[in-house]
Amino acid sequence: MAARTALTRRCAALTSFRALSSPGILSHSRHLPRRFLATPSDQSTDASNGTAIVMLNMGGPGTTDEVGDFLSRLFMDKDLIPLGPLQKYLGPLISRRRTPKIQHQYSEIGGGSPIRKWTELQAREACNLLDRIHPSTAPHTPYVAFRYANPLTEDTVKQMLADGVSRAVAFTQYPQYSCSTTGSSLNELWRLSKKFDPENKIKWSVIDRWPTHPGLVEVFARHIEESLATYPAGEREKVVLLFSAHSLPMSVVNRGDPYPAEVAATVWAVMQRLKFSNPYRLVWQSQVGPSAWLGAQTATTVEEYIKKGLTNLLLIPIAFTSDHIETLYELDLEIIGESKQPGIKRAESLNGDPIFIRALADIAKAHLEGGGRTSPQLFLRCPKCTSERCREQKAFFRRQQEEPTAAS
Ligand SMILES: C=CC1=C(C)c2cc3[nH]c(cc4nc(cc5[nH]c(cc1n2)c(C)c5CCC(=O)O)C(CCC(=O)O)=C4C)c(C)c3C=C
Ligand code: FES
Ligand SMILES: [Fe+2]
Repeated sequence: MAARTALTRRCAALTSFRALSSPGILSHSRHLPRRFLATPSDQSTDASNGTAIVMLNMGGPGTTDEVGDFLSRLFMDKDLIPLGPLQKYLGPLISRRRTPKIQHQYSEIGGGSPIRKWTELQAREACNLLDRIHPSTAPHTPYVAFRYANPLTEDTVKQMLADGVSRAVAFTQYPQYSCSTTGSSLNELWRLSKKFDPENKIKWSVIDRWPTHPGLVEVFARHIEESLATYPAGEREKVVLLFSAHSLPMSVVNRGDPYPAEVAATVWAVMQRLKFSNPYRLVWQSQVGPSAWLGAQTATTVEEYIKKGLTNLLLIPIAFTSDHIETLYELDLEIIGESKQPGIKRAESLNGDPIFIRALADIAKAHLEGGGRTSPQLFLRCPKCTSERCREQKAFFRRQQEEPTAAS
């Protein structure tokens, strides 16, 4: 891309990102990720010696047939949607009623969520790179652990035990921490470890957030610059940048969830990198149900700005690193498509961008270099948290860095 080439000149501090962003370096695959690569004969294993890198994310249905199960798991998750003592009945009921609508949305974006494809690629390429830039903890074996879709966290943990893994890094793929996303995945990991690994054969550490990592900031900034380059020169600097993140219910915000502040930190860092070249706002999308959610809403903001005569708007998904229903359906089809304004566009998601892969490898390297210590921030509960699951999860991950493993 011409814009990308021109813009690389800007950031001398990020030479290493540039140097490693050529496809040649990233396409070199030394070891084969057993969790998800092709045929059983491909499945090399020496995970028992090195370090498992476990990408945590929510996942998405691969086909429209999987939407029902996906929603059912999602509505049964007390850390995401607490429905009280009747959750066991209400969860499946709500998900059954919601399934046709969401199936339609997935059918409109090609029949399924691309999140598995992207996460597998990101995990594989980041591990290949890590082997080269941090050989002392190699081989780094990629695993994917999704909360609501295949490959489910339970299957991945079982596979890791079967592979003889003794050291693992739980690497959240949500750059900003929320107890409803990363927190939920960690609660699930704690539960599964208790159930399937009572002897603590696997020693875990956690990368729990990375909202302002320079590589993350760089790749967002470049995608914005590439989109801005598609506007006529005279209009470019007036384009309003609308950073859009998945919203949170106000009950979660008021419990003291760190996510809104961390999303804002990412936005600020990206704007700093762009030298505040354009006016911008942080807005919130994908509210579900009748309760109060954090605003301003993305869809309403677009409508109001159009009414105010602002028709050059660039939407930037800032809290999720791969494409998914919120970008491909909600932003592209519902908001941008229906606006019928050629000046309303979206910046590309990070997906397989080599600069992003390099950032992932860099984050893991820094974590391993520092002795694989979990950040103290993970151990601080929300001021209004009353969840025993959170308490036990944090105690579990704290013990992980204090106790020797069964294997050691
Ligand atoms: C950082 C991202 C996300 C946060 C924070 C988040 C919080 C959150 N979500 C719900 C309810 C639903 N989310 C749903 C889908 C969904 N959520 C995210 C991201 C975050 N959610 C994504 C990327 C997706 C789509 C997955 C994909 O297609 O790949 C859904 C299901 C869809 C629907 O029924 O509308 C629900 C429900 C809550 C309640 C919440 C905070 C507490
Ligand atoms: S809800 Fe945030 S720590 Fe429990
Ligand atoms: Fe969500």
